[in-house]
Amino acid sequence: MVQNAEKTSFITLEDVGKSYLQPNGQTISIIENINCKLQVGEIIALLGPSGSGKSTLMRMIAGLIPPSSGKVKYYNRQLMGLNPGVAIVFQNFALYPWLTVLENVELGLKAKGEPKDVRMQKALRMIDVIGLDGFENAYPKELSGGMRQRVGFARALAVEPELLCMDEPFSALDVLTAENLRFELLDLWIERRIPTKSILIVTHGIEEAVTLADRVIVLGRNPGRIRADLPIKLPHYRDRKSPEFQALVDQVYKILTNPDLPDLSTQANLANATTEDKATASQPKYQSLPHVRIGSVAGLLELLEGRQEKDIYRIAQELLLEVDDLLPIVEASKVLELVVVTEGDIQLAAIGEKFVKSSIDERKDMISSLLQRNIRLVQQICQLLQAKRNRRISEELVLDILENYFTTKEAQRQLRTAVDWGRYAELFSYDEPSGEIFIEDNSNESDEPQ
Ligand SMILES: Nc1ncnc2c1ncn2[C@@H]1O[C@H](COP(=O)(O)OP(=O)(O)OP(=O)(O)O)[C@@H](O)[C@H]1O
Repeated sequence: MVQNAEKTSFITLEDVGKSYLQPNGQTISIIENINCKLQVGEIIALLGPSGSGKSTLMRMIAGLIPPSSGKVKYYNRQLMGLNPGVAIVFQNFALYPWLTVLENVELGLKAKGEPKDVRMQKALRMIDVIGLDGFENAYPKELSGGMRQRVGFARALAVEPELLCMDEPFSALDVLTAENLRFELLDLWIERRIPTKSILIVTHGIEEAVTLADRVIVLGRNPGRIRADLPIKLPHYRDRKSPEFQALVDQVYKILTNPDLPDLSTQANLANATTEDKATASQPKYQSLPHVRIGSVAGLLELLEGRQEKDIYRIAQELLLEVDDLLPIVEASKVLELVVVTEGDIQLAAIGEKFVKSSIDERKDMISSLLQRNIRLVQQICQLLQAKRNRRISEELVLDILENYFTTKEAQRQLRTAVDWGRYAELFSYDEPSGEIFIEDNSNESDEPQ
């Protein structure tokens, strides 16, 4: 179906952006300048690191939230509310516990105003297609996770959407159930047993994207933007061990591990990016710190010591690590300049080599200088502490600054990470109950009661 389908675009995104007003009155841009067309006959995977705006983009396509700038068009008409051609399958199933399977599946049809007999007929058909036959009168709590997600699929498909949107539909399921459901869905799509023209799947999984999709759109972060739009031309069903499959996974890894590239919306652009482009790409005031512990960074460096294999994807495979587990650690090692990452390969930098051979105290000293040299937020905290006579600052002061650049939630996570790293390096301490960051006063006998 996919190969022969007529390539008609039915959803178009024109310069789409989304921003939110922060509690401090600042506006934060989540997504900027998204231009793309969704075509009939495609499975499209939306891939990107956490916080790159995948769900936000999907919600705008579905018309659940409006863009702050630009347009989402459905057949050349700007969306002004819910997209009539879209149904969504959510990560956590989003079923009504007090309704039976049949009633849950009928919900969307009811909202569309279908008469009772048509509702029942369409719902029963989809229940059958999706493998829930015999469970029509069961309640969600009586079903396993996999069965509940089948209800989610049946409910979305019963309304015969042109675009089936799925927001990490398999991530709440165990590995085996997820794999079964993934392939059953692919079967239904290939055999044209589901009434949908295209599928958009939001995922963190590179392998999942390359297994299912005809096109992988890779989003970058801060703000979310399209970094690559890759066609996946391998016929279904794909052999994950084949060199072609692995080359594609590798290619996506390379894109994800090169976070400093300027906005690039196509593979061609990516290939054409010059070193100069990369150098002149605007640097944000604060890097986005990956949320990992220094201990994990140390663990990765130790693994890299004396290792022949440099390819990040193969290292992840060898260690049975998911991309989401490994990439933030790679990113943290990279911002600290302990490793060098080029084209999906990673190796210890000279300082990284030295780090792995050092004692705990030496490592702390090294991290301390690396943080002060490379991490803007840690530099900022240290400067603020030095400026205060009592060497104490409230975390709220830092959060207020950060909220000019990150969402409230992300500002908190950034601060937490910077504080963890600073504490590891013994640059400063943190008092949880008062929310104060401070430098220990080593001559504090005078603070003791006399
Ligand atoms: N209603 C909102 N108000 C403020 N910020 C929001 C809102 N919704 C999302 N965000 C922020 O927008 C950014 C993108 O969120 P989104 O959930 O779209 O990313 P994602 O790529 O789907 O992330 P994940 O993979 O972790 O689910 C995040 O920083 C998030 O905190």
